[in-house]
Amino acid sequence: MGIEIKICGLRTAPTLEAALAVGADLVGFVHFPKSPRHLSIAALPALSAQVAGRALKVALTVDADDATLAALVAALDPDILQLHGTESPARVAAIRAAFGRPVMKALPVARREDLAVVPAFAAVADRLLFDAKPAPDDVLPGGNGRPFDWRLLAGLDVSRPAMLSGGLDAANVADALSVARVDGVDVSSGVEDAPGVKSPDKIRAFVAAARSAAAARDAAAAKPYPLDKAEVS
Ligand SMILES: O=C(O)c1ccccc1N[C@@H]1O[C@H](COP(=O)(O)O)[C@@H](O)[C@H]1O
Repeated sequence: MGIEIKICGLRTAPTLEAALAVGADLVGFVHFPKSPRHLSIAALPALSAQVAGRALKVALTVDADDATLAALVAALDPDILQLHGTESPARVAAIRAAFGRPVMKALPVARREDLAVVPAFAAVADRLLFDAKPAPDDVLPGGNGRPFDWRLLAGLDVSRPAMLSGGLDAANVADALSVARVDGVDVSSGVEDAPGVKSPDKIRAFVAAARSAAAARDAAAAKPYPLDKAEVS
């Protein structure tokens, strides 16, 4: 089954190269001025050219209007639009139709009740991303480096590819994958030395840890159920 790995909030050519070289499946670019990972529209074409088909390009926005999304699509040519704000299911469907790109909707999670919206968003989005719900005084709706209780996702049937984010790092991604049955993991703060400053070493460590945890998960799933001695005698 494997795992999809997304490194988000990349801002420089060397750190993007580190993510691509280690085999990140998705690379994310943030266009949200309040974020320390914010990239201007003008910065995007060069990063887009650097990716050159080696990973899926994800454009992250927060309650962006159509003009901003159009500029982003023109500058980055993203493979996926990540909507990380308070976009409604109707807005998600409208963006998907207007821009003709797959959409990943981020859903903030703190309690089981937060998952009640899953069917409505699964009906209109191509992918879902479960992220920690921000605290009331957080400036950012994501990218806060804070995990949530992954057990809330255990047994959840999403009917769409689902990623997990929120405070993941090389040290906890194996635990997260042993609890939450997701198709992918997404990290930003956990591969940084400071907000907005990605660490190539931490990117490599995260990808290695996630791949190894996914392999262990797959091996455990493939193991035949041990036959009881009484059944074989
Ligand atoms: O990274 C940001 O600055 C950001 C800003 C606004 C919305 C989302 C943002 N990041 C996304 O949040 C999750 C979790 O990040 P972290 O690993 O906890 O730092 C991830 O999807 C980031 O792409």
